[in-house]
Amino acid sequence: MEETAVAVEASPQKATKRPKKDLLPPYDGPVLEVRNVHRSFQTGSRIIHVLKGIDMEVKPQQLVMLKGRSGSGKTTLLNMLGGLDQPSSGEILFAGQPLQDWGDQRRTALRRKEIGFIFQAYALMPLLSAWENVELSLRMADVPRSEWKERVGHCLDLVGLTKRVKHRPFEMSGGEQQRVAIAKAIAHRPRLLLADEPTAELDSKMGAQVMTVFRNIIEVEQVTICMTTHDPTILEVADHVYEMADGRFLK
Ligand SMILES: Nc1ncnc2c1ncn2[C@@H]1O[C@H](COP(=O)(O)OP(=O)(O)OP(=O)(O)O)[C@@H](O)[C@H]1O
Repeated sequence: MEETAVAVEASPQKATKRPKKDLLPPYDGPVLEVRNVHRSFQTGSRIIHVLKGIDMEVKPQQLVMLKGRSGSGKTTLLNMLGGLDQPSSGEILFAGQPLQDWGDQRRTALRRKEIGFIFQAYALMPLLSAWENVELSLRMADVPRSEWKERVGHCLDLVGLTKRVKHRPFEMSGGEQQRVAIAKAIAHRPRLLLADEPTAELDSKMGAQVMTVFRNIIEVEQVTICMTTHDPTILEVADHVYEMADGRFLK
C-alpha cells in the first residue's frame, strides 16, 4: 500500500485532561525510578546475569530511548519497566510506588490501566478494522461503551489515520499499521508507553512518521514514552538516551 505524501496529518488538538484514577495516589515526581536493578535467569545449572545494576529515571512527558547491541538486555529491562517481569534485586518505582511490593493482581491492573505496549510487529488483530482494533483496547480496559466512539475517533485522528478507519491491517502499509498500534496503545489513556523497537520493520520515512506521532501524543495525551532502538537517526529525537552494554548503562 502507498503511504500518503504528507507525513502525518493529525488535526491540531489541545492536551486532553487525564481522568482521576484510584490505582495510584497523586505524584508529581518521575514516572519511573529504577534503582540498582539486577536480573538473572537460571537455565539448567547455569545462571545468566542479564542486568547488572541499572539506575535510571524517566520524567513525565519525556521520550527516553534505550540503545545497545542485540543481547545487551534492553528487552529484559523494558519488560520489567512494564511490570511483565520482576528484578532479581533492586527496585522499580512507578509514579513513586514500589512495584515489587505489589501483588500480581494490582500489578496486572496497573499494566491494564496505566501502561501501553507497542511492539516491533504491530500486534494487531488481522480480521478487525483499524477502528475495531482500537475499540478492542477500550473494551479490554473496561472503558464504558458510551465513551468508545469519541475516544477511538480521537486516537485515530492523533496518529493521522482518519481516512483509514475501515481498513484492515493487510490493507495498510507497515507505517500505517504501526500507527494503528500506537492508537490502540494510548486509547485507554495510559501514563506510560513502552515500545520495543517500534521502527525496526519500517523504512526511514515511515520510522520518522512514527516518531512525529510519538512527539504529538506526548504533548496532547501527556504520555511518557520509553523505547528501544538501534536506529541512530531516531536517537536524535530523544530527550534522553541510555546506552546499554552487557547489562549495564555506559556513562
Ligand atoms: N527468560 C530468559 N531466560 C534466559 N535467558 C534470557 C531470558 N530472557 C533474556 N535472556 C538473555 O538475556 C540476554 C539479553 O536479552 P534481551 O532480549 O534483553 O536483549 P536485547 O538487548 O533486547 O536484544 P535484542 O536487541 O536482540 O532484542 C540475552 O542473552 C538473552 O538470551
